[in-house]
Amino acid sequence: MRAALLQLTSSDDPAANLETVRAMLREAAGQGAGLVLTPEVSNCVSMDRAHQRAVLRPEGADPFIAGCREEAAALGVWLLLGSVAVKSDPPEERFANRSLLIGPDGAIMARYDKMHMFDVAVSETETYRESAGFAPGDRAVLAQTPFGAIGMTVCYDLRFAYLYRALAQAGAMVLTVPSAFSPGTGPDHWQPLLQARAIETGCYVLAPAQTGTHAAQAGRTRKTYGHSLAIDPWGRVILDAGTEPGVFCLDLDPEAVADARRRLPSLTHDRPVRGLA
Ligand SMILES: O=C(O)CNC(=O)[C@H](CS)NC(=O)CCC(=O)C(=O)O
Repeated sequence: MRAALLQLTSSDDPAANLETVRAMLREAAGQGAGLVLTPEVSNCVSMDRAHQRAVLRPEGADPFIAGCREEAAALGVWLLLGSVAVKSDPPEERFANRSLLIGPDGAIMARYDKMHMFDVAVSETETYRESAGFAPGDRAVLAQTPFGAIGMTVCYDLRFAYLYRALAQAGAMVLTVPSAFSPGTGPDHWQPLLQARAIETGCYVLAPAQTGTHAAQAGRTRKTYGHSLAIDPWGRVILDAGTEPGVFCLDLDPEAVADARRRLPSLTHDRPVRGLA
């Protein structure tokens, strides 16, 4: 199975972002991809809550999602919308940061709401309070596909190893980590964390990312780290997309998952943690 990671510099205009993603989906399908993955908040990168309230929609009424479903169906590809920002069901006023797996007929096959909120002061000038705008999800999601089960996660989830271990022990072959990683943490943490998750689980780790400088919002420029990565089940980097937007393909081999786990079966060697109480 060939997969394609789309590296994006999404703006705060969902209609413009839809046109970009549709064109890249066609390019990915033209290169033989049967599975295409997009980064976190593909539909809208914005830190301006009023703007988000004006342009974002509930999942069922979102033209960005509808357009992506239509394009996936026209091309017959699986599409992981890494995440989209959507309005939640009332009375929750915050948005959901939702990962959607779309089948080759355009149907939504699975949905996962990001569980861990990035409430972090990376430095004095770089602070985030994701939980002010987004309501966290409360359940992990493993999506079944003909090419293996996908453990769906988003960005900051990456730092919570037990989520990935649980997904792998439940049968995941691929772990997805669509992201908009911060420039303050990316250079030191992004690649080693992704490699660690692959090494610990014997899964492919696919991490499509936002990159570059996004449209200024509420007087703040938002930058993201880029470097969409694919890691094989032995922990080797098999794709690094650098910092320019684009379509980046790789091939998935289910045998590589079985091989890695035969050579290093640590996923079956858990011991209960006792003695701390
Ligand atoms: O706010 C949005 O539009 C969507 N959400 C994000 O971009 C989130 C929260 S700001 N970003 C991350 O989780 C980065 C994590 C990270 O960089 C790290 O763990 O070091």
